[in-house]
Amino acid sequence: MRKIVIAGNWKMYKTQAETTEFLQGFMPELEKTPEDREVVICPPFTALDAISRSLHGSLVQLGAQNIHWEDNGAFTGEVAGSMLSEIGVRYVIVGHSERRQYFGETDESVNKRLLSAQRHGLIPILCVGETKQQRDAGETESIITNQLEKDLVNVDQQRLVIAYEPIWAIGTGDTCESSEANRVIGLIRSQLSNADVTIQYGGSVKPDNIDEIMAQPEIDGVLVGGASLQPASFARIVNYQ
Ligand SMILES: O=C[C@H](O)COP(=O)(O)O
Repeated sequence: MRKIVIAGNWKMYKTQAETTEFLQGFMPELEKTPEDREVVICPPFTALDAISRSLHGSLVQLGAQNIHWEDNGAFTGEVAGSMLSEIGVRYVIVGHSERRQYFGETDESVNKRLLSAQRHGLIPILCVGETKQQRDAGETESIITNQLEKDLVNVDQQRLVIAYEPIWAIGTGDTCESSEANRVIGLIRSQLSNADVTIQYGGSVKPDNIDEIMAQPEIDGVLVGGASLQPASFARIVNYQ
């Protein structure tokens, strides 16, 4: 059975103090959250430990935003899987389009990060998606197929989440039509060896479109950026109807 996963990707927002303030507003909202869904918060590395202590014993899982492929070594600025699992991290975002665009991540390095995450007992959230230019050129399917083929080499699909994030919909307010997101996610599912992989949609998810998105049969959750930064809006998303 497919699991529902609602994840907030805080990107480079929130200090430890701001994280504590967020949790004070957000955690009480979870009292009415149905048990059919998993809630994940992915703060910056510097807030992981603080949030781990606060989340202990709650239904919320902790996620990181990146992981290095080596177990340790001279890799300035990188963080290894053992460092994440030690402090209670359960999920890790891999291959986000911002990492691919600004930090030169390739499908090869994404694949190595996925394998590292699984080696350390973490569940990777693999992000795939096309640019506006690629969509307009009719390349959505081929781009995503190519990403999946390269990124998933030797990856265990029993311990994996995929997020379909059309790049043109990220942070723009220009949400992909829910029926179109459903279609592409169905296409992604058809290419997997495990049809029960949780596949999320990401890109301008907001309180006012979450119900429609989650009503789509292929969509198993969302990866939320901007709207996960405020307790009230993320709570509304988590508590979708
Ligand atoms: O990881 C999250 C996505 O990049 C979506 O960000 P957004 O909800 O701000 O569009």
